Amino acid sequence: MGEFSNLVHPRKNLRGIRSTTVPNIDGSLNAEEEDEEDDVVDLAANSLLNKLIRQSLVESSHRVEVLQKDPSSPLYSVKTFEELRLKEELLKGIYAMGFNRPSKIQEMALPMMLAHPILCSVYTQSSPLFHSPQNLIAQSQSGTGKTAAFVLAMLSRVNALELFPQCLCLAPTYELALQTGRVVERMGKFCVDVEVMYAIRGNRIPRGTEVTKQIIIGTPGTVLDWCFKRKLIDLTKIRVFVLDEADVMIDTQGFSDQSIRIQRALPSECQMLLFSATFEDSVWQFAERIIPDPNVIKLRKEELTLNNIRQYYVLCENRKDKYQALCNIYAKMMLMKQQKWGSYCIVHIKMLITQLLQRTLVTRRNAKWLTVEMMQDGHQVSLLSGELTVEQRASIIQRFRDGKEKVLITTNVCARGIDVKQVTIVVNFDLPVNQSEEPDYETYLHRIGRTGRFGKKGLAFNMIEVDKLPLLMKIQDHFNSNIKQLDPEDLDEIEKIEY
Ligand SMILES: Nc1ncnc2c1ncn2[C@@H]1O[C@H](COP(=O)(O)OP(=O)(O)OP(=O)(O)O)[C@@H](O)[C@H]1O
Repeated sequence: MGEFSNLVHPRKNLRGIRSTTVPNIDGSLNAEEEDEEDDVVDLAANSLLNKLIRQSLVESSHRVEVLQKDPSSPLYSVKTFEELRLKEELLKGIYAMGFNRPSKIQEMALPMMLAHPILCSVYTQSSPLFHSPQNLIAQSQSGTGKTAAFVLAMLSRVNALELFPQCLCLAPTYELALQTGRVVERMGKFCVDVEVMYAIRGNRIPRGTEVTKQIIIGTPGTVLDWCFKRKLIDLTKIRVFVLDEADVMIDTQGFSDQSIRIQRALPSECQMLLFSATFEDSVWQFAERIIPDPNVIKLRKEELTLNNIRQYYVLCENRKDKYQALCNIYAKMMLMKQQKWGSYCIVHIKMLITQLLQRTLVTRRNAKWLTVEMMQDGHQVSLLSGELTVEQRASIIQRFRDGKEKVLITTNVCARGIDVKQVTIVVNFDLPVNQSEEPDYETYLHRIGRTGRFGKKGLAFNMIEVDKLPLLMKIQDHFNSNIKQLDPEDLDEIEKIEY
């Protein structure tokens, strides 16, 4: 092994979402059906899901933290695409896609990525001086324009007159590779003679074929095969290497070894760009170790707070009790909204009922039971859980966002990855506890934080059994917030809820 052999990179035992038989929609569960737990988050699937449900830009309210390795290189942000001095055909492509100005991550990343290669004082055998573009590790939340940023970088560096692969982008899944390729094709619409090729399963190219397409988008396994077995790609000629969803690529067993093997074969003057929506510190440090002298951009997450979220708890004996309390509250909230807005108004309360989680991983069975109960009572409900395909989940979420269903019941594996704005009420059927039966504060925060986004008011109801009250009090103390008891039978009390 080369210089990476001593690197121990953070490997999580991430498995794909387990496939099980799809439960029956009428609520019956096949006798042989195990009580599967939705307990594995498929990061790559969540990335794709977020892409499918987020068709427009998410304006990032995050502060930017930029760390540059080369203090002499001028880092600046731009406010318009014109300031980037992009090729005319690229500006036409950007405007044809409806982009008016760069997003925050694009403002920061594009000047660095497009900066003319800086003169390096490092001497190499082949020539006394060589020009190396600036490498970048960039993190920005989902939907803020990362894909468009690195696609512009690739299209800016490719030479249409040279008919061989010059840019290589790795993605964790077949679907994400296709999604990114579509962005390249749309953005490069006016770049005559620049073409994309997909190194993904099913694209069978005979060994030794001459590949004349300049931009290769693929998954690591297939790309490895094309480079080292079929000799279709000469890695020494690659000018731009992109690792998209880099945290997934580095953090998932298999992908990281494949990605490193490819990265190690690239020439030193190749520009290396790593992009991700999230980076755990361990992954970040690993990335900085494999990418030479990178600039770094982190869009700091706004601190999730509970200040603008009114929280209540309801003491319940059992699951049925919780359900009754839920229906009372939901019916009352709907009525209040209609009284306030008049019956003509199509009112829907977006209620995300999260079956909270962790060790008491609420199984799919509970979510299913709750869905059926609410449907039988005439509520418009949809259920999101792990056995659905990413496309099915995206469709359910889109329907929820369009108000076709008023209540979305989700188990953890889905709720954790998705980011459905406009949720105004979150109902917790169980409190999140960790392995030692103590409150899982982070999960509680992220679940409740699904509502009350960007300063809007939100409501959270916790359905708890009496013996769980001490846990709730710990959560209340931890967040220094006030979680008021609510009697679901006392509808006047519910009416007083300012909402
Ligand atoms: N500057 C821009 N102006 C307007 N829309 C944009 C801009 N940049 C990207 N978009 C659009 O915003 C959406 C999200 O962009 P993109 O997919 O690049 O984000 P992302 O950060 O890569 O998301 P993810 O983390 O899910 O991969 C896309 O529909 C894209 O077309």
